[in-house]
Amino acid sequence: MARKKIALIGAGNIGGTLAHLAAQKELGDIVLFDVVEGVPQGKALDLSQCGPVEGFDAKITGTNDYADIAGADVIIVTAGVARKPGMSRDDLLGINLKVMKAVGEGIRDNAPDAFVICITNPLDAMVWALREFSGLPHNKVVGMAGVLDSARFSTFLAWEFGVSIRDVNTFVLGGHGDTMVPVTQYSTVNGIPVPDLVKMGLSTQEKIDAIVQRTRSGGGEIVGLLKTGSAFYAPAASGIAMAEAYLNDQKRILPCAAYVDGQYGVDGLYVGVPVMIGANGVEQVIEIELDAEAKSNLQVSVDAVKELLEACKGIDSSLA
Ligand SMILES: NC(=O)C1=CN([C@@H]2O[C@H](COP(=O)(O)OP(=O)(O)OC[C@H]3O[C@@H](n4cnc5c(N)ncnc54)[C@H](O)[C@@H]3O)[C@@H](O)[C@H]2O)C=CC1
Ligand SMILES: O=C([O-])CC(=O)C(=O)O
Repeated sequence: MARKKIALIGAGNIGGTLAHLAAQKELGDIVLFDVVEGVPQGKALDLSQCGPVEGFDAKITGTNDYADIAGADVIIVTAGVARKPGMSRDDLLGINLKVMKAVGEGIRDNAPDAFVICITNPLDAMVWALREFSGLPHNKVVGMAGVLDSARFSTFLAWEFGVSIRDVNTFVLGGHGDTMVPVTQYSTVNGIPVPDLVKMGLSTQEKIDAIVQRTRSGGGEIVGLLKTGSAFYAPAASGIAMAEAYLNDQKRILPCAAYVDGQYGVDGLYVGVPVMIGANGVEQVIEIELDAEAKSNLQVSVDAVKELLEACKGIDSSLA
């Protein structure tokens, strides 16, 4: 059986890390695409030379030509610009929307059967625009944010409770911005919900509230520390988890920016919800019962995403 093909659009910090992880896990042969000449080729060569040391079999190539992504099974998009301190993710909308147009058309013309995972910010608007520009089915285009945001929430909770990260499971729903919704009701330590752990005296509501807030501003915290760009290790690990769920038909339930049409009272937009990912892409949007506070916070987040979509339509009339 021929190896799978993974195309990575954007060979920057996340793109390079994605390539390394995909090679280490032998997910398939890898094509790194970027508009900058030399960078994808240089990174591909460097990563190929990890093979003998790390013992993986994967062909890694760099390119500036969309024709080379033909036949890709999975495409992960990180093309565009990352924010710097003082910027919000939404400040990237104008510049990255143009990038999504070029990338969407490149995918449409060269790899229309791929499962596409978008990572570029502002995520919920960019994955929507990428789907519009590519014309692929909604179940084959999904955004990565919830896996990362939940990983941050889980990390902080594991630290707070002093337990293994393996036993912590969390859900962060909504848009990938300041209005995201870490759902404590469905966040557990080996099945025990966080509110119950608070009742048991293992933490306090004030500490959990602070962790929720730290999760919401988790991306900005790292931007403030790095100063020259944003997080890339955990974002790449999160994108790879989603790619593996598709390639191995794992039927994983993951929080992702998926096309929601009807569930959660949302009409036809991309926002973070729990979904099942398997061989058919996004196979199901899972509608969980939310308490009143989470429900109203999700609505605020959905409204923020809607505003961004209006801004996209204002910039590019083909989206209106
Ligand atoms: N969804 C999420 O949870 C997260 C999203 N991000 C976002 O991911 C994106 C990428 O982040 P990094 O890899 O750190 O940035 P980076 O700046 O290191 O890499 C971006 C790459 O995109 C390339 N590029 C620009 N225009 C392009 C085009 N038209 N076609 C192909 N490639 C193009 C650049 O040359 C650069 O190599 C940013 O927008 C960032 O905000 C970052 C972290 C988490
Ligand atoms: O904060 C940023 O700009 C990058 C990002 O989306 C994240 O790390 O969550």
